[in-house]
Amino acid sequence: MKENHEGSDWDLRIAKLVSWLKSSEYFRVNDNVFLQDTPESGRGLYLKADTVSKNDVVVSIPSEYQLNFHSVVYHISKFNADLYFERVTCSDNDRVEDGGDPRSKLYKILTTNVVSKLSSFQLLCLYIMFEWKLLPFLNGPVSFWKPFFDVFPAASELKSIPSSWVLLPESCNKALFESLPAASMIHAQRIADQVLTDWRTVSPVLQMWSNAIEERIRPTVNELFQHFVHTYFVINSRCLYIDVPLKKSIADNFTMVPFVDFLNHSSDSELYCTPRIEVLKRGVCGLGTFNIVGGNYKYSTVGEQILLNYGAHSNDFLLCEYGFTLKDNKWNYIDVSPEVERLIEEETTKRFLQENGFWGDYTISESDISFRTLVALAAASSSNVRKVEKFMLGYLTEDSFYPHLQTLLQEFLHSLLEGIAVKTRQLETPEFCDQECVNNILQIYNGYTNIIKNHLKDSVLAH
Ligand SMILES: C[S@@+](CC[C@H](N)C(=O)[O-])C[C@H]1O[C@@H](n2cnc3c(N)ncnc32)[C@H](O)[C@@H]1O
Repeated sequence: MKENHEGSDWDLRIAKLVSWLKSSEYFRVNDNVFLQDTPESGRGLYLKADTVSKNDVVVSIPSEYQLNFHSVVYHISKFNADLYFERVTCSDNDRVEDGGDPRSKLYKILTTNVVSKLSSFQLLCLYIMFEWKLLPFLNGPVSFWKPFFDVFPAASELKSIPSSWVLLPESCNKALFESLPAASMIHAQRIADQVLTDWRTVSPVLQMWSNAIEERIRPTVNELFQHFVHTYFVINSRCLYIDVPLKKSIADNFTMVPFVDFLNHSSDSELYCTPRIEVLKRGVCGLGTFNIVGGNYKYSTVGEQILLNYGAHSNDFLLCEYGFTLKDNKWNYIDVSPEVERLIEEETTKRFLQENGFWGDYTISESDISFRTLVALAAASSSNVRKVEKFMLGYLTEDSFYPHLQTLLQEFLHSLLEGIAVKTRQLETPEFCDQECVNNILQIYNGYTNIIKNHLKDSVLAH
C-alpha cells in the first residue's frame, strides 16, 4: 500500500469515525481486535488479546451507517419530496426544511423516475461524489457521511487497478497495460468500458451540480472525471454483497460498510470470518445490521490478521477489481483460450468444436486441465472426429489418444512457459515507472508458472 496512514491525522480520523459510529448503541467492535496499517496490505484488523472464535462478533455496523441504494434514496428524499419508494424514502417528519441547504435545490432533479433508472453503482457514484467531493465547495452544510469519507483510500492508493491506467490520462502505468495477461486485460477493459458508460449516464447531473460552485473554485470537467474514477474504484474495492429489495440485478446488490471495509482478503473461504446480516434490524433506513463473525479458524496469536474472504477469486480478478494479488492463491487459473484456439488450424476441426459447444473458454487450474481444453487438444491431435466425439460424450478417456494428445499437451505447456518467460523478462526492464504495479503482474505470471509446472510434473510421472 502506498499512502502513509501513520500519525496523528489518521488517528484523529479513526477516532472521529468511531465516535460517529458510537452514536448508535448497536455499533460494536470486538475488544480483542485493533486496527493497524502495514506497507503490504494497508489498514487491516489484527488480534490484540485473547481469542476470536467461531461466531464471535468481530464488527457490527447498523443499517443507518451503510451506503447502499436504499440508504442513499432515504438520504436524498430528506431533501426531495418528489422522490418516493414505499418503505424506503423518509417520512414527512424527517424531511429537511428548505432553509438554505443547497441540496434542497440540487437534489430536485433526482425524482422517482430518474432514480429508478439508475443502477446501484450509478446512484452511489453520483451521491457519494456530490457529498464527498462537491458539497465542501458549497459553503455550509457538512455531509452526514464525512467521517466515513475521511477514511476512504486516496486516489494514489488505488493506482494498482489496471482500468485506471487506461482511464486516467496522467497515469504513468499506461504502458503496463499491454503487459497484462490476456485475462486481466480483457477484464480491466470491461471495467473501464463500464466506468465510461456510467460516467456518460451521471455526468450531466454532476456537471449541473458543479455549476452551483463559484466559478473560481469550480472543478473542470477533467477534474470531475478524475473524482468520478476515484469514487468508482473506492466503491468497487470496498463493496460487500447484500440483498437490495429495490433492485433485481445481482450487480446492484451491494452495500458499503464502515470498519468492515478495513478487513483484508484471504483466499481461504472456509476458514476465516464471514458476514452475517440481521435483516430484521433495518432501522430507519437500510438493509440490515452488517456483522462480521469468526469462522472455523480460531484466532489466538496476538498480532495475527483477522481476515475476510472476498470470494473465490484468482489473482487476475483480484488485480482488476481490487488492485492487489496474493503470493499463494488456490483460486488461480490460466485462461488459455487464445493459445488453444491458435493451435486449431483446420477449419473443419474448429467448426466441429463450435457445433458441439466446445469452442473457447479453455482453462487450466492447479488441479485440473479443464475437460473443454482436453477435448480441444484431442481434436487438434487426432484426425479421427468420431473418436473425439466419443471422448466428448464420455465414452472414451484421454488415454485413448495416447501418445499424441500427451505429447501435444507437453509441448503446449512448454510453449506457455516460454511465453510467460518472455513477458516476465519484458517486465524486468527498467522502462516501467511503478514497481508495485509491475510486481503484481509478475505475481500473476508466477502463479501461472506454478500451475503449468505442476501439470508438467504430473504428466512426467504419469508416462
Ligand atoms: C476492503 S479494503 C481493505 C482495507 C484496506 N487495506 C485499507 O487500507 O483501507 C480492500 C483493499 O485492501 C487491500 N487488500 C485487501 N486484502 C489484501 C491482501 N490480502 N493483500 C494485499 N492487499 C490487500 C487492497 O488494496 C484492496 O483494494
